[in-house]
Amino acid sequence: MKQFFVTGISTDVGKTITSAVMVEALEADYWKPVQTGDESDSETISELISNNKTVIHKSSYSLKAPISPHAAAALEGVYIDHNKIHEPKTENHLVIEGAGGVLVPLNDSDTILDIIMPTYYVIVVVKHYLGSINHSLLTIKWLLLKGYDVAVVFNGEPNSASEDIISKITGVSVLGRIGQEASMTKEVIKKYAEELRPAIMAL
Ligand SMILES: Nc1ncnc2c1ncn2[C@@H]1O[C@H](COP(=O)(O)OP(=O)(O)OP(=O)(O)O)[C@@H](O)[C@H]1O
Ligand SMILES: C[C@H](N)[C@H](N)CCCCCC(=O)O
Ligand SMILES: [Mg+2]
Repeated sequence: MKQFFVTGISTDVGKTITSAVMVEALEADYWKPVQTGDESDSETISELISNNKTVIHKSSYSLKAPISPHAAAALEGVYIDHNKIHEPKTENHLVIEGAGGVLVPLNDSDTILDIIMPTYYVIVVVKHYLGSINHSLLTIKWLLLKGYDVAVVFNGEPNSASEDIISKITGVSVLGRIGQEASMTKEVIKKYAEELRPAIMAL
């Protein structure tokens, strides 16, 4: 049973879509430890997967405001204590989705990085925009420096100039690409799950 932590170079880059592909490819469980905003990623996952093995585990913290967890928690008078975020027990593989990027604050001192266990294989979702090379190198190099195993998924419109240089400078393996789709459906997720399964299984 393997655990994968899906992070991204920022928010809104395709972590949930990539998580759905990985969940479907592995018939894995899904867990979003810290959710902010009422657009629940867990609900999106349940709408996009087809297999009947997946268990979607309850978020440890689910906050209303669609902003950084530290601020959303403060608005509700909640303190996010990373020591109270416990990985769910399961015999299945586990896909864990972060909130935003790796240094998103949970409180005045802890960040998402503090809930990425050393044993997790970290998947970094990269979406192209002007500035994404810098954000990608910062994220990937920081994770490598911290000793994590890291792989990349490129999501959205292809951009070989960005993708090639990110791969060359970081040296991390690329699981594959998820193209820019007109809309995200169960069928699209299944298509990418089939395509990426060999690379995911080989991690
Ligand atoms: N390859 C794609 N093709 C088409 N739409 C996409 C693709 N990837 C992501 N999207 C859409 O872009 C939006 C952001 O994607 P997603 O929710 O996966 O980002 P995220 O990184 O999980 O965001 P958050 O930080 O809020 O968790 C969603 O509406 C999603 O359906
Ligand atoms: C609301 C959004 N969809 C995510 N859940 C939280 C993103 C926090 C980003 C914080 C930041 O890097 O500025
Ligand atoms: Mg998400």
